[in-house]
Amino acid sequence: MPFDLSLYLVTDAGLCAGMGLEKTVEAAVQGGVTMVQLRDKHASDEHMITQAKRLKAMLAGSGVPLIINDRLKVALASQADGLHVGQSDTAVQEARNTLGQHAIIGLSINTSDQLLAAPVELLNYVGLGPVFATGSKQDHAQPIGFDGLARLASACQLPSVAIGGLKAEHVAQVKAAGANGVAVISAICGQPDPRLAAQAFNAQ
Ligand SMILES: Cc1ncc(COP(=O)(O)OP(=O)(O)O)c(N)n1
Ligand SMILES: Cc1nc(C(=O)O)sc1CCOP(=O)(O)O
Ligand SMILES: [Mg+2]
Repeated sequence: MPFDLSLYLVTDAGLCAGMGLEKTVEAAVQGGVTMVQLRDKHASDEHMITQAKRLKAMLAGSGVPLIINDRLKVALASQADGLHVGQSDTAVQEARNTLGQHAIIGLSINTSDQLLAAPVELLNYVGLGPVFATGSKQDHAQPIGFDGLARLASACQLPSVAIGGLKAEHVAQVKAAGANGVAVISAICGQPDPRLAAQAFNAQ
């Protein structure tokens, strides 16, 4: 499936609890979100598979891919469009072997060494960050700022998306640094109107 990293929504079950996950994602897509990642650190695999299947049905025909965070089993069982893994998650090779050549596979990168070691031939994109400190990820790595983002993005042969503490007002600096888009949790999840929150990014 073709993909567009411009505005990548990463979900958070807690922050979406008020409006509900599906309604939040639906509104955000109406507002211009181009990728969705289902991320839930606490749910069982079974619950996540159910959620992923619902989101996949909702996104059908929209051109917005559904990516699963961390859990290869959930990505496979839900026939999601891809998987996002971090440095300590399932190996990219195993993810590619399991999900096949058409899956969209992303890897988190925080340092130049990680970028050098990344199996680019097996990947579709990289997530670069955190740009800023954020309360949305426990024990996140050292923030890289826009300078670090520019260094990594310019050294990167793959499409890249910036993540970590980003708001609509940062879109221009992210693009100037050379990343293809922004990935956000709290700037959309838990906002009173996720559609308007997403639109704010596209208005930049
Ligand atoms: C687009 C994107 N980039 C980076 C991450 C972070 O992945 P990871 O380092 O595995 O951390 P967790 O999200 O699993 O806590 C991401 N999820 N998405
Ligand atoms: C899930 C995640 N990964 C990061 C990384 O640096 O790899 S930062 C992050 C949290 C992003 O949430 P918010 O947009 O609310 O800051
Ligand atoms: Mg992870």
